[in-house]
Amino acid sequence: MKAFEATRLFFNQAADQLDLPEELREALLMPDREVQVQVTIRRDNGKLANFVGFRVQHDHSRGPMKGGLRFHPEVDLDETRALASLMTWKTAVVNLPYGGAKGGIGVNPRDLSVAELERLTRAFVDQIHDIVGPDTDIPAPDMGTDHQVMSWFRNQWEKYHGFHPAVITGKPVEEYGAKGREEATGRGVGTLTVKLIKRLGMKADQSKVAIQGFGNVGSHAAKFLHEAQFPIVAVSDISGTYYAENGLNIPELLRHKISHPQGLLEGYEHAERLPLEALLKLDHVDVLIPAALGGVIHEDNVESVHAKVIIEAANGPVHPGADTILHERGVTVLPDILANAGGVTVSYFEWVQNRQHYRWSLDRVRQELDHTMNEAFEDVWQMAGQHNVSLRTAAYMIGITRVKRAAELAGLA
Ligand SMILES: NC(=O)C1=CN([C@@H]2O[C@H](COP(=O)(O)OP(=O)(O)OC[C@H]3O[C@@H](n4cnc5c(N)ncnc54)[C@H](O)[C@@H]3O)[C@@H](O)[C@H]2O)C=CC1
Ligand SMILES: O=C(O)CCC(=O)C(=O)O
Repeated sequence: MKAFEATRLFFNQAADQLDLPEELREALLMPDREVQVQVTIRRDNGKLANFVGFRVQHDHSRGPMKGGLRFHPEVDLDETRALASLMTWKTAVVNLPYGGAKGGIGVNPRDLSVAELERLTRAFVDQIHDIVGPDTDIPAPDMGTDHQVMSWFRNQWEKYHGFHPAVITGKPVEEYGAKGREEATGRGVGTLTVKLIKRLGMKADQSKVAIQGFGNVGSHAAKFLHEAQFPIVAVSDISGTYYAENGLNIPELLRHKISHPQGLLEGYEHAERLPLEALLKLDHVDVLIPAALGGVIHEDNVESVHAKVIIEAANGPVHPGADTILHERGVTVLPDILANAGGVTVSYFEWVQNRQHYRWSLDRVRQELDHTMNEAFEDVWQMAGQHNVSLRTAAYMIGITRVKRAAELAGLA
């Protein structure tokens, strides 16, 4: 199943609960604008290379559109459309004054030199600079991009439009970036995992965790949960799965990551090495945290997933068919549009600081992030209880209701 079809199914489950008329469903689901551009660079060897870039602006009823930039070989229009729509519901669930967008380039950034990556980013900005801006559409990091890419993006955009650091978030802290943005998604995932486990009557130190993906989100979630006393028995990245029955040494893994090429765990020797796909199927794992790609838990592998709780740190990691089976089995799934909203929340704080030419302390960022995440969790938990629906359907119901209300107030729906 294609990514956008999957988000449409989730949307419709909530729309059914809300008795939303068909014409309104289409109006809310259809993206405002989809842009596909050619991105051509000269490689270091002198040859030309062509890539395809996308920016999908899904909905602006609640404010300027917001969403990350992904550099990954699987980026295409359908996936970008799905991710853009997730941003619309996500910003609404955590009640930020934003709409949703997403963009990216179909490229493996690991195949490019740093200079080529910079040329690629700048060439992409040349193609889309007139449709993004601090009051229209504000990009940020996602898979395969980081604060350096954000810095190149801003610099190139300002060549056309002049100084305005609020055009993009997730910038380096020394260049108008917010303290705490880098850790924010992982911290939000950690905060809500702690809350959910407690709510379900489970104990942190007896809840074994497995995390798929040890990039920005996975590594910060691991750090947070390790400090909260959870035994993290497995983590994976593209180099494989690393497993220790009684808990991995997370500080050592984090040190290994920062001191090894491309931030990979390759060569880490103080854990059992398992194949990549083993992580999802481990026995005796209580909490599974997919923090890499979408669509990794589907109808063909869901039977071998043993965790009681799944925290969607990644966007769209569970397919609708698998989601229904998990719900019937009593597995609690904390949905992406709530679980990973910490990143966009601190992006909002960064944007606010940029616009006010003021800097918040890390303590303030963390405090406000924790407050926002906790409040959104309570809203979703209560909605799920009231309507006897999954946390995912409850989160969509809240997101859709808020977007619909804004569209109605503006006279658009
Ligand atoms: N960066 C952010 O602030 C946010 C990210 N997300 C989502 O979180 C997920 C991860 O994003 P980031 O951590 O930023 O990306 P990243 O590029 O920093 O890290 C991705 C990680 O996934 C690993 N990976 C890739 N394919 C894998 C596979 N098949 N099996 C196991 N590991 C694999 C990579 O080796 C890397 O460790 C994505 O779905 C993204 O959309 C969601 C909200 C915000
Ligand atoms: O920080 C942001 O603005 C967007 C983050 C993002 O792309 C996401 O939440 O999936």
